[in-house]
Amino acid sequence: MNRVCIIGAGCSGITVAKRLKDHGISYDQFDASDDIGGNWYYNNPNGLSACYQSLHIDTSKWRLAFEDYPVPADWPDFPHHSQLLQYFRAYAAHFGLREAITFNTKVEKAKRKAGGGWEVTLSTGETRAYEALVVANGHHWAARIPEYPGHFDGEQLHSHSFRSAFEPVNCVGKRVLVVGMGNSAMDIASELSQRAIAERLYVSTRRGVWVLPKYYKGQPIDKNPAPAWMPRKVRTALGTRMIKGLVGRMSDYGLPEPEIGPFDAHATVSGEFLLRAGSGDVVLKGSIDRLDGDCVVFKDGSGEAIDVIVWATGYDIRFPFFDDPALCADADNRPPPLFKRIMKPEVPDLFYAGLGQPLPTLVNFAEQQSKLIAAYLAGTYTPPAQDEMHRIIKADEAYHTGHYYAARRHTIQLDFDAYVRDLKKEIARGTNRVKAA
Ligand SMILES: NC(=O)C1=CN([C@@H]2O[C@H](COP(=O)(O)OP(=O)(O)OC[C@H]3O[C@@H](n4cnc5c(N)ncnc54)[C@H](OP(=O)(O)O)[C@@H]3O)[C@@H](O)[C@H]2O)C=CC1
Repeated sequence: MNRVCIIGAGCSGITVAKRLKDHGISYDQFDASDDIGGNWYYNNPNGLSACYQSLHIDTSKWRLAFEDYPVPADWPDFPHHSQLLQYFRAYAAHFGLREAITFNTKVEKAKRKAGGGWEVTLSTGETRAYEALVVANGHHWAARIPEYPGHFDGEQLHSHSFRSAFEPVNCVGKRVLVVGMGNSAMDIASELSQRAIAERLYVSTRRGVWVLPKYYKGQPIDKNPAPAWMPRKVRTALGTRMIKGLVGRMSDYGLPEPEIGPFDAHATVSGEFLLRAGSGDVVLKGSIDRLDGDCVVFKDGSGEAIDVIVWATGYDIRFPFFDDPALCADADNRPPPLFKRIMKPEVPDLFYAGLGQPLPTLVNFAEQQSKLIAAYLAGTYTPPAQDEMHRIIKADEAYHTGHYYAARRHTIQLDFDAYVRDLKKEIARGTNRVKAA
């Protein structure tokens, strides 16, 4: 019997699998889909991918490679989703990961046994036992749509199911309202606001948002970050000055002026949106008050006739295979407190992988975490005592999320470079704990 069960074969699941394989730790991996890729598998038959046809990742190619598998040299700075998918599949092929993945198989239930270890029930009806469980099921698939009083007679969809200006809803000649100002909203509003598409494109936001550029002096803005050793205050001050110098005031483009600094929210990045707004092709609206047939009424009392609403309002974090609420996100979308965003102190055989919004990069986040997971399972790393883990979790969370405004979308923010620097130190400490024991 294999020791470990990995749930998910997206970019987080496959890199954890690779590290376990390197350490000779036996595992099974399950994915509900028919292939590797998770969120980056466009039109994933498991229905969980949020990719739209035009999607290019916001992180530049300089920041998103796995450590031991370079991205193709001929990639553009901001690769298309199809290139990322190809890269993940090539990674899995190169390291021989495919054979251990059971596709078209969902983990329906994962139940911790009284004395430790896991009982995993599959969609095939089979139940298997494992020593440890790695959860890599992603967190951009459970679409969240806010509720407003009234009813809407037009068509509406969440950004998760948006594919293009024509699919699943033909937006040509329509009055479209995009709700939200995160990165989904930026991409979708920029695309639909082209004169050949929507008759009128509105964006509703409940706050002013900084829209950051993708380039600085011809280079992707994330390519040369300030070093991780530099105090956060200094990095933020330098970055803020640069951003304000580059984009000016948001009101210059007809957008509401943010009440916060550019780094006090998850970064909204777009090379197109400000131009679309400045060109008058995007009309900014405030918060929605109510829906009224073919009209959306806003808090300022204005109303607009709308044909299509695109709710780009984000996602809930879900672990549908757990019954135990202590292992799931709470009502405010906060996952359980996790040591290094990986381990719940009271549950030593459970590992969450890729559960973060690491800035500026996402792809190699779980790769970094896999080092701790594999070392722990191989017996060369041990974490500190439970109360110490709780103390560190509090301090870490204050560091990584404390400066963001309170919102459901900010519960898993992470300063990637600082995190990696700290994780390396923790793995070294845990290695010494084992040696000293
Ligand atoms: N090209 C790329 O690489 C892309 C990357 N992404 C990433 O995917 C993740 C998800 O992004 P996204 O889908 O944009 O979701 P986000 O959660 O990042 O953004 C949701 C937006 O909807 C707003 N919102 C939420 N609830 C309401 C409400 N009740 N009324 C009004 N507004 C509301 C939020 O505002 P508020 O802040 O007030 O809560 C926010 O502006 C992010 O990590 C993002 O960076 C997404 C798309 C493209």
